[in-house]
Amino acid sequence: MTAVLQAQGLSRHFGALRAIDNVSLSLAPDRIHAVIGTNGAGKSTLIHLLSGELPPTAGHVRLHGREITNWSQPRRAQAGIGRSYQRNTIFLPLTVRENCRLAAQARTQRPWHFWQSAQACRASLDRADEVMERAGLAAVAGKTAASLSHGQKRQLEVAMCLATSPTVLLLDEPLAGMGAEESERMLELLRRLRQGHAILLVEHDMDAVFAVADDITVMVNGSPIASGLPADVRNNPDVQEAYLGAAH
Ligand SMILES: Nc1ncnc2c1ncn2[C@@H]1O[C@H](COP(=O)(O)OP(=O)(O)OP(=O)(O)O)[C@@H](O)[C@H]1O
Repeated sequence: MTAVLQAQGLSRHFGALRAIDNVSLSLAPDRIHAVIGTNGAGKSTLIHLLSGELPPTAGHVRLHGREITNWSQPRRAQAGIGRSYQRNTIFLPLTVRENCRLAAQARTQRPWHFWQSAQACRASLDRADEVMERAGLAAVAGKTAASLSHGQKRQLEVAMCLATSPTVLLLDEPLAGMGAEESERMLELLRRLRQGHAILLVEHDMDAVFAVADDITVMVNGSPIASGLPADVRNNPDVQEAYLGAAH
């Protein structure tokens, strides 16, 4: 299967620390590839390298086979690589719809010209409505982001990411801090988003990962120790010792 996004021999060193060391992985269409690992394993750094927020020390990133290793983060976003953050990036005083509309506008080449074109504005609003519906936020469209629950804020972050019409979604711990009900809602959203996207999911919640992932890579100290289908990863002795064993 053709990879949508591919990392090959990717490394990122901070001085003597090899935060990411020779990592190769692929994101395929309509699949969720989860990356798990203990604290400091390099998961967030990997996302930064794929989204273009950090340059690699070595290795390549390709989008639909095209070399994009030297592309900036905005250029990658324009090309369809969307990401959500561990921290909140939403504008709290604005409504859910306004947040989504701003995110949709950010995808256009000259967002500061949007007011000159009623059509562009209409398109952003339509896109906002579409992603709110998709993310299960239509009922709270007119509420300020500040008034949302923690889980709804995380849903809004995913909706804002979707508003940029990405083909790749890089999701950094979308379930962090959620209760059981909120987690289940987010998992449902992730299952719906699988269709039409290539998804990288960094997540600490192992039950959630095994509930939604099609492929799993396990990282330890910057390097993958196992990668494959969930059942194979679960039964891998190295994984059980290095990660699952430690968690249970
Ligand atoms: N800008 C930086 N400068 C120096 N060291 C860094 C930098 N960013 C990350 N590191 C180090 O790189 C290693 C990997 O960090 P990273 O945040 O990618 O891990 P992680 O797997 O996402 O951890 P967590 O699960 O705790 O979020 C850690 O040892 C971290 O301290």
